[in-house]
Amino acid sequence: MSADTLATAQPAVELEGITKRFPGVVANHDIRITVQPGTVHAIVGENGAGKSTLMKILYGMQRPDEGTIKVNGTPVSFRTPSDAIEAGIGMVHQHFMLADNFTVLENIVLGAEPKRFGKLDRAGARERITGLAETHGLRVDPDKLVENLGVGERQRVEILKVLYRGARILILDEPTAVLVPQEVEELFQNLRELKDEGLTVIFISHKLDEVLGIADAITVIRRGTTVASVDPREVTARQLAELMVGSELPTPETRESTVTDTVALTVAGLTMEADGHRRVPKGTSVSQYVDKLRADGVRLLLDDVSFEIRKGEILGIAGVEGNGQSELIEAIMGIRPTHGAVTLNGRDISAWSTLQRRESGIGYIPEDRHRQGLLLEAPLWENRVLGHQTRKLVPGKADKSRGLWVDRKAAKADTERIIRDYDVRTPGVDTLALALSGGNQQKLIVGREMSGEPSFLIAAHPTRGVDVGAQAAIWDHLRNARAAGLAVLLISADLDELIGLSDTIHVIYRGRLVAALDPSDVTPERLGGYMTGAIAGPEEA
Ligand SMILES: Nc1ncnc2c1ncn2[C@@H]1O[C@H](COP(=O)(O)OP(=O)(O)OP(=O)(O)O)[C@@H](O)[C@H]1O
Repeated sequence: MSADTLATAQPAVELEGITKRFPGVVANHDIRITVQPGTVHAIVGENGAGKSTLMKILYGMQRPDEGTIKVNGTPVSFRTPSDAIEAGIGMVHQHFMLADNFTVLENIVLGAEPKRFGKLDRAGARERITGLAETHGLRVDPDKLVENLGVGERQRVEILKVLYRGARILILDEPTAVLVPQEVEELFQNLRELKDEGLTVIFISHKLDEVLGIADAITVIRRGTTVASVDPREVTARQLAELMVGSELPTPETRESTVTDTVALTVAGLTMEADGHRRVPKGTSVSQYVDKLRADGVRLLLDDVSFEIRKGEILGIAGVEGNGQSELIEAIMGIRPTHGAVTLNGRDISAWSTLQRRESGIGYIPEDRHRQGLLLEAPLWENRVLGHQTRKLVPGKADKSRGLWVDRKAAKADTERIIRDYDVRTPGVDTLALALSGGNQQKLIVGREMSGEPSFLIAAHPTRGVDVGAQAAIWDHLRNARAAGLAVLLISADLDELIGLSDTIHVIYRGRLVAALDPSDVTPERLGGYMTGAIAGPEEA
């Protein structure tokens, strides 16, 4: 802890009686939290408990209706994030906000450029960045392009960016959601060094084991209000979860294989060039062509990916983000052209449009719920049907409506069913999607994609951002659907989820499947080894 924080010995942040209302919802009610300087303070709670709202208030993105905020003992009233930054508060968002085609240095100084004679003072900036990186043990190369960085490195750039602006209090929103175990360990080491320097870290997480491993203090929020402040040395993950939920959690069921002999999906030789799709010359087979691409050193985003998924099987794909997972989904959904073939229930669908593929019974939980999953400005019931007009609205009864002729009544009724079955916390079906908390948006999408009896489901990070209770519920839904014959391609950054749900796990590394592993005897550390290339494939289960 630094001399100045010791001298004042004031709490870094005090929130007293914070209340924030939205139409139909009290997001925060009389919240009280005291964060000591030089500590890591975790905020945990169910989806929709009010964590993000509270952090937005502390970062000046939203104004509380009631209550006071003190920073280092001084009452503050932030109108914008700039006010919060001025007071020494920085926020690292879950979705990184870096410009890909700029260097690390440029990204860090963007918006806070040191100028010399009207020009960017690169030397000055470099010196400060290197100094900050060294003091806090944050490994980065200032001259690398951000597009060439891994996820962990990008996160370090984000942290440096807020430190560069003078932050002494850092807010981190689910920082470990996208990291592999080795990266989580490195982040935690960075956080320890930050607090040794007297900085204060406030972080939101749904991963309770991690919270217990790193936090000095934990505040539990339930239904908008603070229900407990606990010492991590005195609780277990289960007790913490029960404090969040307010009741006892069910014990998870044991695994039983439901894999059948019937193949639902086959992908064969999927290959995608990084610099744009080319036509295979006449008289050349795809495999000859791909061999030539390799020989010519063309970078491949997907490199000869083949597998099959049978009815009743969940096939998991492990990989650090950016190793071809998105491209694999795009290839299967027909969003982006590829070489190779996709066969669904015995029919070659390689030449089909995305819409045709969806209509033929593919469910798709997308990676990015904002860009691909929801119309934020539309009410929940419209989100149930838009783009899914051909899905059955009432179980067992096909909905023949198309385009404009949406059966509103059926849509609303089915949305109500999803809200019930998936415990979506919302005032009702007419609420706009943007008013739902992140985790509740996710539950709605999962519910929608599982409706209408798909035969094959692509589930990309199906429980990202959802709390432990909702996660267990989504896992149950997936297991039940699998038992009823659903074939699932599961892509997840959560290794416990992959290991817990999958019947087989493939690791994807630089566009290639490098290992096929049996989830019943693989550890997260070993998976992490293949994912980062530390252990070389190929290895068969
Ligand atoms: N802009 C908004 N308009 C209306 N309601 C909102 C708005 N933002 C949040 N809410 C509501 O406030 C409540 C708290 O949401 P918040 O996003 O703070 O929860 P959270 O604890 O961060 O959840 P999650 O873990 O799912 O991200 C929710 O019921 C949500 O629907």
